[in-house]
Amino acid sequence: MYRIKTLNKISSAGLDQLDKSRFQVGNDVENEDGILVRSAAMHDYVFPDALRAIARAGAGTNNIPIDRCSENGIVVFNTPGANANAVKELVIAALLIASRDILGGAEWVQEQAHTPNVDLATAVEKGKSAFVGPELYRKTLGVIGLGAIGALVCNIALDLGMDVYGYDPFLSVDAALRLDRHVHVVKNVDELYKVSDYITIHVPYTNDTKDFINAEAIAKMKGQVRVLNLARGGLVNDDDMIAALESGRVAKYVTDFPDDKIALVHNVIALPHLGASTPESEENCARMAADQLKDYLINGNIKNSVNLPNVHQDWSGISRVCLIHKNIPAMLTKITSILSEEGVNVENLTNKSKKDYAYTMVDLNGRIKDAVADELRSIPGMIRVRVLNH
Ligand SMILES: NC(=O)C1=CN([C@@H]2O[C@H](COP(=O)(O)OP(=O)(O)OC[C@H]3O[C@@H](n4cnc5c(N)ncnc54)[C@H](O)[C@@H]3O)[C@@H](O)[C@H]2O)C=CC1
Ligand SMILES: O=C(O)CCC(=O)C(=O)O
Repeated sequence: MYRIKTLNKISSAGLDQLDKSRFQVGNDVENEDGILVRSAAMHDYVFPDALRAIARAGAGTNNIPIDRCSENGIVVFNTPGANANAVKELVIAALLIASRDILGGAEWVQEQAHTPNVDLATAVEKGKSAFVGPELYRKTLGVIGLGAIGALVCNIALDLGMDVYGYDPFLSVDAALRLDRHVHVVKNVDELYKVSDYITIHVPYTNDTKDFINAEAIAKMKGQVRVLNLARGGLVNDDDMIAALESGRVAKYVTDFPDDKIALVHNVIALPHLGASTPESEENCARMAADQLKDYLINGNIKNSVNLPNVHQDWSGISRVCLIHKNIPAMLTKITSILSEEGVNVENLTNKSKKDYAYTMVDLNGRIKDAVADELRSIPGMIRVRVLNH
């Protein structure tokens, strides 16, 4: 029985993938083999000995201590693209509320309706000019990060009649193919800053992208620019954004990640991390995360991991050894020589690496003794050895 701990509310569409005869799932499970998580902060999480994998039902993994996971042989998965449509749709809403004072206008109507002796129909026609705002049509949108979300945002913005500039120095071939050819892809983000009336950021939050939008970046933008951040709070420097809003350089800032500093600032529209909060995206993410976790625990296959390579191998023996190790020379020789001394035949073998780490899967025509698994564990640079039997 595999034990799976849930650290956030995970859609039943995902949990249903984990059948009760093989998986015990709950938020109170202890010494878990796997974790299903959304945004729960895990940096101080104490890993139990059994923990082999963490599946993030979502895109961003900045809440997970990836380096510590790699050092402990814990595979971290995410669900690329599974919630991208939900975020794209909220970006459309964000563009509109950043432009037209829809929220202010609706609030004002409520106030008028609650005021005694006000003829609402008359008051509306008299008061509406306070909520005027520009159209999106023929304005320029700058999209920073052209991955799953950024590409969808670019394409829908073209449909809205906007001129679209995109920036992504690490643009993958797949992502490039998803982009409409009318998007102007620029090599330098300054080109995008110079022309954009609206800027939206869709990059992961890392040490390299922290404070991506800061005073220096804002100084290169057009005056009265509207900035949207549905990616992570730390991508925008709060103090610099507040200064820019106060000076009027930035007309509106829509953030899905409010904190005490920014939430009440004039011309900030703060949303409660709603980007992926649709039933469709919660289901997509949960299903994908649960499937990936299950396939790893049962078969050792890895798909969509952020710290280890993708490896899929069809079963061809009666026993499978899954080894996570440092990406260093001679590991394969050492592994296969221990196995051949034991007299088992290798039916199939896959070895792939990702940066400093590698994963080897070996299918054998026989079972190995615990002592042999321990010998594999003692190879310098070996991090984790798991033996699965068919
Ligand atoms: N508000 C919400 O509920 C949600 C927020 N997010 C956030 O959005 C981020 C992006 O999500 P996806 O598009 O699904 O991820 P993705 O991995 O498909 O795309 C990210 C893109 O950013 C690019 N990138 C990385 N560093 C960059 C840099 N310095 N400059 C420009 N581009 C850079 C990458 O090359 C990649 O194409 C996530 O990491 C997460 O933080 C994602 C889903 C929901
Ligand atoms: O699970 C959620 O609602 C958050 C989604 C998110 O921020 C992400 O996928 O990066």
